Amino acid sequence: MGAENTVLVVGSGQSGFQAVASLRDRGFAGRVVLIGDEPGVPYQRPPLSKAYLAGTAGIEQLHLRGEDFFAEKDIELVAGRVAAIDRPASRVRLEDGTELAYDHLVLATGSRNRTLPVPGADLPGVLTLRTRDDADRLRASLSDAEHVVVVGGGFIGLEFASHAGRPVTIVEAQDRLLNRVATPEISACFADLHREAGHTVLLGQGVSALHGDSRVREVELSDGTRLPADLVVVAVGVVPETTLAAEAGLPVDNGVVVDAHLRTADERIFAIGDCASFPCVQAGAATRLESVQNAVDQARCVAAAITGTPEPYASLPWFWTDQAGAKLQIAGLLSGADKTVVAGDRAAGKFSVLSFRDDVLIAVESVNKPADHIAARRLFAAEPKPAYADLEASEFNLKEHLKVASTRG
Ligand SMILES: Cc1cc2nc3c(=O)[nH]c(=O)nc-3n(C[C@H](O)[C@H](O)[C@H](O)COP(=O)(O)OP(=O)(O)OC[C@H]3O[C@@H](n4cnc5c(N)ncnc54)[C@H](O)[C@@H]3O)c2cc1C
Repeated sequence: MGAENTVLVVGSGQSGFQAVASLRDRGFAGRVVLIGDEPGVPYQRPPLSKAYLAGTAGIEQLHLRGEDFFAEKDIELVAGRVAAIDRPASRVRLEDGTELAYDHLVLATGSRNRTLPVPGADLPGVLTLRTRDDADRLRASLSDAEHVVVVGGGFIGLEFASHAGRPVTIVEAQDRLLNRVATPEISACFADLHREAGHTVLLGQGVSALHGDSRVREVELSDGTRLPADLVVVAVGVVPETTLAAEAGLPVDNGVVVDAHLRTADERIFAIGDCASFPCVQAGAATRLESVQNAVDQARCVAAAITGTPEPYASLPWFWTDQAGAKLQIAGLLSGADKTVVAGDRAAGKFSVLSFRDDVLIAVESVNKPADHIAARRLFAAEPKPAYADLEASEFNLKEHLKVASTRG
């Protein structure tokens, strides 16, 4: 089989796995190689901060497929880290010196956790959560820890707090939780829920140092307060894993820069998932998203392009998180929102926040309202996008509006 028939995928996480599976689903008959630097078969990350952390899901529930799947589909799994891309020769080189030729190369290298740029950040007992190994380490540390401090009130930090099985202190530098990803209404709701669950939530407090001896003992906040801590979980966001692309001379700007078909500046190289910065239809700007939906849909888009049916990437972004006993689901993106409406029963903890830009619905955040989330995704899939006045006429009831819209359509 010639190199013209070879697709190499670098990174065997959510998007890399989906790319190779979708290539076979589409009947791609050439050589398919999935190269990953994490041990074992590809696995999914969401349970790491939820059921797997809580001990209610085992390792098998993490696996995206068993080994049989890869053998049946004739997908080669290569264990190792790609060290360099030789674009003129259309080859990659692994750290162990192995070289592999490609016809198409898919970069699915994901992201890595940001570190805390303060003294003491490397003390034993300061941990982070991205991989299965990280989750195993955290589970083991939780059983001995008396004082647990979570630095960062984003999705991962809050999910960790919710599934740690004990009260923790959450320290967030911004003045609200989920600042980057949710409206203030949702932030306030989850701050209440986490406090009711027994956690201490400190807002508007940076961390200036971590103190300890043979291990971490205290977290010093920006106002000088010192919190006792023998386990510190740093969850302050991620940076895209772009080194390979940058060193190969491909444009990088908060992610590997790709076009509407997820191609880099080199037409034989694509980038997908957490590592890719793509022209996002919904945001109207270059965007990088960190979600399973984005990883899966971008992988499918690239498989379609490689098998000769390219379509520009236009999937609706959606996201979910389980925390503090509640399910939050988000459809659409909040960028540029200039008006919000709360619909449903906020006091009973079952409601949605509808966000508008120029009087057009752009995002729906649903708390314990899965029917609203489904309705929102169906509404976003159709044209025209729902207008404020029309939704007002349906009293902001999304299911009702969907019925009216489908009668009209
Ligand atoms: C704890 C946790 C919980 C999450 N929960 C949710 C959730 O509830 N809902 C949701 O939508 N999203 C969630 N996410 C986000 C989601 O998992 C990611 O957006 C998704 O995994 C991105 O897929 P990816 O393929 O781009 O990257 P990844 O899945 O991170 O895979 C990238 C892989 O590439 C490997 N790699 C990198 N460089 C190289 C190299 N040079 N050579 C070989 N291999 C390399 C990495 O080691 C990694 O295995 C969560 C993430 C985490 C960490």
